[in-house]
Amino acid sequence: MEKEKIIEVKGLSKKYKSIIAVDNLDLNVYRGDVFGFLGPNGAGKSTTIRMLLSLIKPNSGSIKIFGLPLEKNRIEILKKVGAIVEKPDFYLYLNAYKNLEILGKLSGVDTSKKKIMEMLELVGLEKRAYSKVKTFSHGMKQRLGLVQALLHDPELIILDEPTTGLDPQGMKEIRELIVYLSKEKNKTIFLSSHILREVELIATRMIIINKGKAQVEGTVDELLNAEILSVTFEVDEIEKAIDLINNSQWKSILKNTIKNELLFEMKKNEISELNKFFVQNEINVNAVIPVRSLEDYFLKITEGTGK
Ligand SMILES: Nc1ncnc2c1ncn2[C@@H]1O[C@H](COP(=O)(O)OP(=O)(O)OP(=O)(O)O)[C@@H](O)[C@H]1O
Repeated sequence: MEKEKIIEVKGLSKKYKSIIAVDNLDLNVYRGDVFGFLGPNGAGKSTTIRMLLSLIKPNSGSIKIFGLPLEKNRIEILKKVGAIVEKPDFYLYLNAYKNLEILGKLSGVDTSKKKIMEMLELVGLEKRAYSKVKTFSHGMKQRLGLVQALLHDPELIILDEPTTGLDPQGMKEIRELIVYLSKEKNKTIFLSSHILREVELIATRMIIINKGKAQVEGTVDELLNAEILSVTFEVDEIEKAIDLINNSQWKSILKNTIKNELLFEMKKNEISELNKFFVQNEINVNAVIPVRSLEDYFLKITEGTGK
């Protein structure tokens, strides 16, 4: 049986005057996914998210969330969605606890002390509950923003670049929190990012978009395992190595040679075999440098599009 679709987008397009920000986009997010929505700056991620949250209207295409058309069921759907888009806004001169209490009351959710402290604990801010938000680091504000998005216990959590501006430790904390929400709390998570590495570490499925169009979509395992790597072998005796390869089963995957380097295109599990082949034939391998095609591809589409 096919898993339940939590988000189903078909033929979605959005134009801003002459700019086509989102161009005939299809995507499916299934229950339990940590869905990575990847693309360089300006690819159309925020525009898509704004349409998913019904903040702006598409020019064409359809969006279903929880199986219902968004346009006609906006309120019902959004009750079950938590989101951080842009920087979360807080009352800087009030403490974290008070901020959550006010926000919780505004959206009519449980604002008991127990609940608020539980939520603060979830993101490791319990000890700072009574500190003014003004004194919080960027990372702490991001985590508090996440709590705000989680207060009404949504089924679907949409995060637009939640780690922007965080240091590696801060990024790691947010990643761990996302994994926790997915695994322990059974949330479905839609996560946008312009950093491939960040997404592939935690996502189950992902899509890469560029100029508003989908480029690649699939499970992260599929995309990474099926991937052909470009692998450079640096050897000591290049002429001998080329001869050897040209008279072997490896001939067809040798793509180039430069100085004392041989460039192959191969799958990850073939690397150690080829290495063994060199060693058995008394060629010393000084370095093996793999470049992943997805990484390479992502860098290519990212180049020159940054802000
Ligand atoms: N309100 C707007 N008016 C005009 N053009 C816009 C508007 N919002 C976005 N755009 C343009 O639409 C395109 C997609 O922008 P969008 O913000 O959706 O991309 P993004 O992938 O979220 O990028 P970033 O990571 O930089 O936020 C860009 O060319 C952008 O300049």
